[in-house]
Amino acid sequence: MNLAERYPRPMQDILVIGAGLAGLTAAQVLTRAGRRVRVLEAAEHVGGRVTTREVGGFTLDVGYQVLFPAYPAVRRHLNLEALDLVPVPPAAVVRRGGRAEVLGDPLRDPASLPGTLGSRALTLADKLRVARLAARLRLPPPHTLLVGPDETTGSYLRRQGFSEGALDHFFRPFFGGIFLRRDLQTSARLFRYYFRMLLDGGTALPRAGMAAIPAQLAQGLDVTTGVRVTRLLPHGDVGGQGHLTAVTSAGELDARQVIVATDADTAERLTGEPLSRGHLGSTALSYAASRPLDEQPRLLLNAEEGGLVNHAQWVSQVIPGRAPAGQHLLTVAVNGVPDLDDGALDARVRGELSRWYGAGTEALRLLAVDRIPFAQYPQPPEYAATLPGHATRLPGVLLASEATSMSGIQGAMESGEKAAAILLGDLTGMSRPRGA
Ligand SMILES: Cc1cc2nc3c(=O)[nH]c(=O)nc-3n(C[C@H](O)[C@H](O)[C@H](O)COP(=O)(O)OP(=O)(O)OC[C@H]3O[C@@H](n4cnc5c(N)ncnc54)[C@H](O)[C@@H]3O)c2cc1C
Repeated sequence: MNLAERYPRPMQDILVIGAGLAGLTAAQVLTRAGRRVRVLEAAEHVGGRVTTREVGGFTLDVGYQVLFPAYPAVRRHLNLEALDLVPVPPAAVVRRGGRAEVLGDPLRDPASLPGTLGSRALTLADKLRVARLAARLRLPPPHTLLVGPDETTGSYLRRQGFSEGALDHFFRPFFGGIFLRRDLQTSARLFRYYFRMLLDGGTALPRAGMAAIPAQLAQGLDVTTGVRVTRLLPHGDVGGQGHLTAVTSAGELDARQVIVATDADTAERLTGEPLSRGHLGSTALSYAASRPLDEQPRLLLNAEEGGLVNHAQWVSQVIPGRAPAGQHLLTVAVNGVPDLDDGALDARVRGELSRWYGAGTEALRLLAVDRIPFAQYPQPPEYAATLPGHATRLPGVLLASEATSMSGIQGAMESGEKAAAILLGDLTGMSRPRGA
């Protein structure tokens, strides 16, 4: 069916291109405000990078992902209760070969107290520095942590007095999982913001999979999947009497206003704006086991340098329903997309896991390898000074994308919210600071 059959009306009010979290949030805000909105999505599913699939009865998020429930945009737009969030234990386990040491916030995970006190992954002085940092970052409004002087996360942590051991054993792998790089070269402003989000709400997984997030946002929206927009052609004074034609893989569609909510590279092609910010990739290997090699539900951090594994989690220890009865699910996250085929990648990862679990790794069955060449964009110090706004050179076309904010769920959702606020002339929404 082409679009003319799907859309018999000659002119759409607002067209949103892309049904990732940015596009869906924009469409939700506009629809709730009474505007007529159509969403076109190139993939066969909504959610963009936030997606889940079933493999042999296992529920796999595509790439290791978690939700930070304290994200302000998440709290404004998602019904967290309906997502049936399962908290991920706030403590992590630092793995150095056969040695496993628990590190956690005893206030949020009392069971982690003895392990945390006894752990040699952090010195006593470093543990006290973590407590001091938490006390300091807990106080200001979270969005104010995104402003002020910037530097690398590594340099900020060293200025707080942390030892190189603390950086290597904890901060590199833990924040390597959030920023998809272990070098601690990400903006310290973002480090402070994410640290605060962790303090305020930890991390959680929707019981049914991360795809429950976009599924909830898509409720009540008019979304057509499997249609790729290839060009935007403005006609006349858009916003006055003019309009735009969207050329798509299923025909042409006219709209008065357009929100481009694709990935930055595609948005650059559609609008002519210089939006690409580079790519950080991620790879996830999912393994099935008929008995768990580890009873541990906490995040497992690889504190040894030079390997592929950044972190891993027995997801079925957190949410048993993610694996069929009697089965267990281990997800292993690798930063970047190594130039290795599945067999070679599996062999390398298994070799690293055997330093944790010995010969037990032979019982692991590889379920899936997900390679995501673009998971986030790099966010070095001062990256925010070069972020694009929402306006484009095409009249009547606005941008909604994490590329206008920060690379993550908060950035995507607040960007969609802001593009909608601009279209609605909503001053409160327009003036909301990043991260608020
Ligand atoms: C492995 C991984 C782990 C992550 N971990 C976290 C995390 O723990 N916490 C966090 O906050 N964030 C995390 N992120 C980042 C977060 O998922 C993204 O920042 C966010 O989903 C981006 O949303 P978006 O709407 O801006 O872009 P996208 O999700 O990229 O959505 C863009 C949409 O546009 C569609 N599209 C593209 N071109 C066209 C076209 N021509 N026509 C029509 N449609 C088109 C795409 O198919 C896609 O659906 C992670 C991402 C990955 C991949």
